[in-house]
Amino acid sequence: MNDDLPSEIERIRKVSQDADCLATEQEVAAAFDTMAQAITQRLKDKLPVVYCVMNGGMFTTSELLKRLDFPLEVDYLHATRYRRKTEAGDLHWRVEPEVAMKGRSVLVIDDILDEGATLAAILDHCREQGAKEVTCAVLVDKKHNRKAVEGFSADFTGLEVEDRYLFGCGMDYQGYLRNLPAIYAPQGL
Ligand SMILES: O=P(O)(O)OC[C@H]1O[C@H](OP(=O)(O)OP(=O)(O)O)[C@H](O)[C@@H]1O
Ligand code: HPA
Repeated sequence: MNDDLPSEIERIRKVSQDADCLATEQEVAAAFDTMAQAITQRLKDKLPVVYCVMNGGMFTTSELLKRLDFPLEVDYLHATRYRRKTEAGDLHWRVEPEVAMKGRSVLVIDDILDEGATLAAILDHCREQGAKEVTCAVLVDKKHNRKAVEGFSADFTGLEVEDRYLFGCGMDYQGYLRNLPAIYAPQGL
């Protein structure tokens, strides 16, 4: 963190102001509506446990939960490959889920499927723990051919977005800007 707070705030504001908007707040809201309908259709009679993947997944989890009108349990887990950086490293488990998933129908929610290694590892973990059915939802699937598992996609995807570094709707730029209600890409990335 820069010791000069005003200049750090200005730097982050400028990244946000200069960025390209790739999906507006209205487009994002419509995507959440559609995802929630599909999730309801599939899980409404299964008493699922919903796991939010922290930190990025909290925005999408919250937006989806508001739209899911059936009984479910909520928990969270924290596995990260990026740790505030814009390039990935090894998967690091910070917090494992507390609500047991053995025999349960599980829905894992995250903000983005980029290379997909994070989600693939989390889904494997859920299966290893004995979940009966494992599904996943992401707001964004990034369009490129670098997926960790070829052809890997989420069960519920909100938007397909071009191959640039993204922020907003839970996705961070150097730890910041997760709180923006639309999806952006910074200049030059
Ligand atoms: O598909 P991948 O290439 O594996 O990347 C996607 C993951 O990266 C981000 O998490 P990150 O590790 O940055 O942690 P964060 O949620 O705290 O931002 C994002 O929230 C996903 O969990
Ligand atoms: O494009 C991204 N933005 C923010 N976080 C991410 N984690 C993987 N890809 C991204």
